[in-house]
Amino acid sequence: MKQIMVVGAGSVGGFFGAHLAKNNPDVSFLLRPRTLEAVKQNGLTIKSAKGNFTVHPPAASDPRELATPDLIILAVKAYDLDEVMTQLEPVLTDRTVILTLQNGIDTEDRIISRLHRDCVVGGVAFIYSKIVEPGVIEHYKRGGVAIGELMGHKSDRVSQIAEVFKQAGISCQLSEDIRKSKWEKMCWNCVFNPLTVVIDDKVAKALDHPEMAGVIRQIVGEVAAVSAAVKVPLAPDMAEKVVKWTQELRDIHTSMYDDWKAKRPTEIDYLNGYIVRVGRELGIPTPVNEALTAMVKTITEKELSGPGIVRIDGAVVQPVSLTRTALGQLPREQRVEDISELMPSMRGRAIRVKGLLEIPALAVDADHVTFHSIDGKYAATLTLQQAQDFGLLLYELDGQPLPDGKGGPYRLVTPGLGDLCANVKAVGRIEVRAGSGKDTRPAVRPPECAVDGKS
Ligand SMILES: NC(=O)C1=CN([C@@H]2O[C@H](COP(=O)(O)OP(=O)(O)OC[C@H]3O[C@@H](n4cnc5c(N)ncnc54)[C@H](OP(=O)(O)O)[C@@H]3O)[C@@H](O)[C@H]2O)C=CC1
Ligand SMILES: CC(C)(CO)C(=O)C(=O)O
Repeated sequence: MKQIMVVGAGSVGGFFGAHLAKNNPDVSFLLRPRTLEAVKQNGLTIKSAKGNFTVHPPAASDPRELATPDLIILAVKAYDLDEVMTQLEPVLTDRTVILTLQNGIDTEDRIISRLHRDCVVGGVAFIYSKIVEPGVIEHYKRGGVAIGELMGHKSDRVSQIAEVFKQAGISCQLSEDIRKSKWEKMCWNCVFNPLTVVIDDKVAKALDHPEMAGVIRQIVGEVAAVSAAVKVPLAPDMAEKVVKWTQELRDIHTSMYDDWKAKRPTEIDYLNGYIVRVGRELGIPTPVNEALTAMVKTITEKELSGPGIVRIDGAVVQPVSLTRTALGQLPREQRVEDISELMPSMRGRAIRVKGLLEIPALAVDADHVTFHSIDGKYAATLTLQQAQDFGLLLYELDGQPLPDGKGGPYRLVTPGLGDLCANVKAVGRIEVRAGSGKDTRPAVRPPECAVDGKS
């Protein structure tokens, strides 16, 4: 195990990797360009109550530029695994060993099913740390690992890895049942990672509320039921154990909370989401984990934006963003199946603006609505009454999105208003206003704007 490649210098890889690299020139880092640049310039710094230090290890964004690794320590998020494995392929040999430090359960099996060989040593990271900026890690709690063969046997490679950690002053337990150790930590992560997001607060707040005790028991109960079904039975008092372990982590948030606040994706699909998926396959109900998965996604996933989205904002209590699918699910009575009945020169399916404006709560003084094109070049402002009485948003033609050439994906049409110039193409934003707004229609309408169909 001479050459060691740490993949990712984030909270976990940065901390353990920097300790390993301190006195070992054979430890290198595979990094993404932003972190690589920072590490090349300023080194990799650990700030900790136990002391600060900086290392300047070899690092690259292409693994072929680094020494061929005997051991790879994978310290990326579970959702980055596939990309990283593709990147690593050119430097993998028959002897490369991969140590996984991810939370969650399936990293090891995902790697084995890609590489089809016994190359993985399982690991659990017991640490709480955070990236404060690329190349700078703050360390708050603990700082050890447990490692072991997935089949539970003793092996030279596990002993060698343990020695590498010990030489670097890092506590490394040899686990005789690393899969069980991972499931035990999974119980903790399935409780507190999502709960810190849902309550937007520290672990202690969830831990201390008397009514949370039952919720914690239910979450752990579901995880343990799935774990037992895949032949990893956990202790019957697993929920009590989880609560006990939490005492020393009372004042922390979790990596999921930190991901949310840093606007990174979360690992929810690999924690509670995984329990839900496997539970479904095995016929085990996991309603609390299912609810947490949905809640965390709803809270953390970025608001929809970009082509295909129409947003209603401005003088509303809460802006809403809608897709074509969402428009199709609005009440049938708001739909006009065939616009040609109202505008013989046009075809397609539309939704009444009146119905759209019933989705957000409008400010009490809202009295105008501005329809903006996606590129911001065109806009028409109607009174709220006109928008409700005449406005239709054309969104589908022959069951497909309205093409760009026809003013899609969303086109305002206003049959009966007597102003074809109001028919803004490629509407991306519907701005509810108190008072009039942007309007690019010619002040004196050309004659061709006058006729717009049946009223
Ligand atoms: N944070 C914690 O305290 C704990 C986390 N864990 C687990 O450890 C695992 C790692 O999490 P954590 O360290 O928190 O995550 P971080 O987000 O802090 O760090 C992950 C790092 O991986 C890097 N990365 C992603 N893709 C690549 C790539 N293709 N090549 C090189 N680097 C890459 C990212 O680089 P960049 O920043 O440049 O994008 C990032 O710095 C997770 O499964 C987590 O659940 C376990 C115990 C505690
Ligand atoms: C429990 C903790 C903080 C560290 O072990 C963790 O695993 C996480 O935040 O995801």
